[in-house]
Amino acid sequence: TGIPNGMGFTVLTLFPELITSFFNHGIIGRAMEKKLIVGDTINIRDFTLDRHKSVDDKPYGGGCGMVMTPEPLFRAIDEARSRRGNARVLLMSPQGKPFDQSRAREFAAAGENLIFVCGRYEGIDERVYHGEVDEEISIGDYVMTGGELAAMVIVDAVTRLLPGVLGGESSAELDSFENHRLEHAHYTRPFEFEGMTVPEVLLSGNHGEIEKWRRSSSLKRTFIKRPDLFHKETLSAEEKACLKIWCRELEA
Ligand SMILES: NC(=O)c1ccc(N[C@@H]2CC[C@@H](O)C2)nc1
Repeated sequence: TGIPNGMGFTVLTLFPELITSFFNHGIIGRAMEKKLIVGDTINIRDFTLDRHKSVDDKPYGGGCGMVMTPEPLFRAIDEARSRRGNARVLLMSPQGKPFDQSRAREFAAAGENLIFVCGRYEGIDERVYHGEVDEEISIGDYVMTGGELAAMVIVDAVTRLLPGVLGGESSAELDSFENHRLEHAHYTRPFEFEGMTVPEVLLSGNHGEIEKWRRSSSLKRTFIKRPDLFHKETLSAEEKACLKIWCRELEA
C-alpha cells in the first residue's frame, strides 16, 4: 500500500471499547502488532461542545426515536481525516451499497485509509451524509442497533486480504467465494469421531487425487447450498463431468 505504517482503519463510534477489543484479538490483533494495519477509534462524544455532551436530538417532523446531531459528527470526521491523508469516509447503513468479497478485495488492493462512521439511534442527520461521507455501505439487508458490527465486518474481511496478514497458515486466494464456489469440506484428527471417519483419499498423500476430491467437494456444496453462485461463474467442462457422475451415483 506504500503507506509507511500499514493501511489505516479509523472507527468513529459512541462505544470505542467495542472496537478496541476487536482490534486487539486474533489475526487482526497480530496484524496490528506487525504494523500491517493501524486501527484506531474516535469517540464521537469527545467532539460535543455542550455541557451535557449530547450527541442526539429529537427528529424534525416528529416521530419516535432520536437522530444524531451533525456538529459532533462533522468534527469527529475532520479529526479522523487529519490523522491520515488519503482517506475514504464510509457510512455504515442498511441503505448502503452491498459489501461482498469482491469489494473487500478492492479496498485491500487500493490500500486507501478507511474512516467508518457508526451511527446509533434512528440514524444520523442527512447533512453529514451529504457533506462528509464518500460512500454508504451495507453488510446485508437487516437493521442493527448500531453501525459498529458492520465496521468490524469490513475491517476483518479487508485486513485478512492484506499481504503478510494470513502468513502461511491459510491463504486468502483459496477462500470460498474466491472463485464464486464454496470452500471444500475440512477434516482434522481424530480419524474416527462419533462413528464418522475421514475420506481415505485425504490420507493418501496423493496430491492430485486430493485436489480432485477438494474441487469435487467444493462443487457439490455449492450445488446444494448456493446454486445461485453458478450464475456468477459458469460451470467448467470438468465441473459438469463431475456433477454428472455425482448425480448418477445419487440416482443409483
Ligand atoms: N446492514 C448494515 O450494514 C447496517 C448498518 C447500520 C445499521 N444500523 C445503524 C444504527 C442507526 C443508523 O446509524 C444505522 N444497521 C444495519
